[in-house]
Amino acid sequence: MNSSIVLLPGDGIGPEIVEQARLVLAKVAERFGHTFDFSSHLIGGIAIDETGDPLPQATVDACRGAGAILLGAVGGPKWDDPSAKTRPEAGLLKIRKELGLFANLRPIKLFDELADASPLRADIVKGTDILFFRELTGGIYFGESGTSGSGEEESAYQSMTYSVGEVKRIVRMAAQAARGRSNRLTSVDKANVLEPSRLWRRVAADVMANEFPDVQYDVVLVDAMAMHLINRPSEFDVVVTGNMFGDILTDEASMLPGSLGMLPSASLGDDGPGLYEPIHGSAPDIAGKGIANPLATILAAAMMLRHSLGLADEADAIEKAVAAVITDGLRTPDLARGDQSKSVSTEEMGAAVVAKLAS
Ligand SMILES: NC(=O)c1ccc[n+]([C@@H]2O[C@H](COP(=O)([O-])OP(=O)(O)OC[C@H]3O[C@@H](n4cnc5c(N)ncnc54)[C@H](O)[C@@H]3O)[C@@H](O)[C@H]2O)c1
Ligand SMILES: CC(C)[C@H](C(=O)O)[C@@H](O)C(=O)O
Ligand SMILES: [Mg+2]
Repeated sequence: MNSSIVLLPGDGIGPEIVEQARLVLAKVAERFGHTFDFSSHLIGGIAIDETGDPLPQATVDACRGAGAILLGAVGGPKWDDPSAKTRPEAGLLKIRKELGLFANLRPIKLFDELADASPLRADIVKGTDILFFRELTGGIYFGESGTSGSGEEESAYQSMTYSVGEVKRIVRMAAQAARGRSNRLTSVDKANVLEPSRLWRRVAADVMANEFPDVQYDVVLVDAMAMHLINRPSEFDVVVTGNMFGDILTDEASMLPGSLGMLPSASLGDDGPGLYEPIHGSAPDIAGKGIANPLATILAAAMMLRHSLGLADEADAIEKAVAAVITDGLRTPDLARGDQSKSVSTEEMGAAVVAKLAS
């Protein structure tokens, strides 16, 4: 096992939540008799400030040599100037592309005790357990872009492309995952309007018919999916979709388990280290206040142990510890709807998970 873990804390709440995940990983290592070799590297706005580059080469080199990578978040108003040469987000897109991390797994799972943290009715969110496969290195995010003209004639464009190979590999990965779950896969596209979605729909249908005839398969248009997700979430099992649709639908889906601060993700390629991160961003509105929910990052660390380091028991232990602190009633402010008086801080939540792992 390559036990070297690269930490990319990044910006805003990134450093606060990655530190809690590091403490949890250190406790797991102690309990199970492992040693993790942590090193911290620059990405995002802080990397622009220190080196002029949102993804310095030293960070890429460290990531390539790592067993796995744990990222906090990048971005923030400080770097939002539209005329700036580069942006923090460019560093994140580049590391995903450089490492070939084409599959972004985003589990949307409700902890039963959090049904009251969701703004949706408890009877609707009950039973939510969806695994999104978001295509991560193609589509409109990586399409050709440009601007031209001036005044009223100024225009900008960004093209959306998907190739057969890109669609096949993500659909195969999602269908394999469906076999290990409830054997149902939903593909989400906009084939009534977009040419790349028509290719996506045709290729996905071929893959499913030829290679996964045993998996129950359906397709849903993305606008309708946005509605179905908050109306009948428990009917979905594995969902596969393109880069931008997956980005938007999973932030929407975070309201099922109650907060963006609960959702982890794994970005995987064919080989090499995986990158693990919460799905949320740098939360500039709460950065530095010590109140960010660290559980998404802690759950991302558990995914990292399971998928990249082959440590399933250790991952289970972290997930059980998270479930236990929720059962005990601990809530960071994002989860403490209506009753902020008893909410806990980022550090208190992290320490509670560590304490469960020690017991
Ligand atoms: N993977 C990433 O690094 C990533 C992901 C999304 C957004 N971003 C960047 O983050 C910056 C801010 O974006 P945004 O405000 O639209 O989205 P955001 O996800 O940072 O925040 C949206 C809302 O959710 C809350 N929130 C997010 N994470 C939370 C947590 N762990 N605990 C409690 N509350 C939490 C925030 O306080 C905010 O109200 C932007 O620069 C954006 O590009 C980065
Ligand atoms: C920050 C941004 C580039 C990123 C994305 O759109 O992929 C974020 O929203 C995410 O979901 O990880
Ligand atoms: Mg996003």
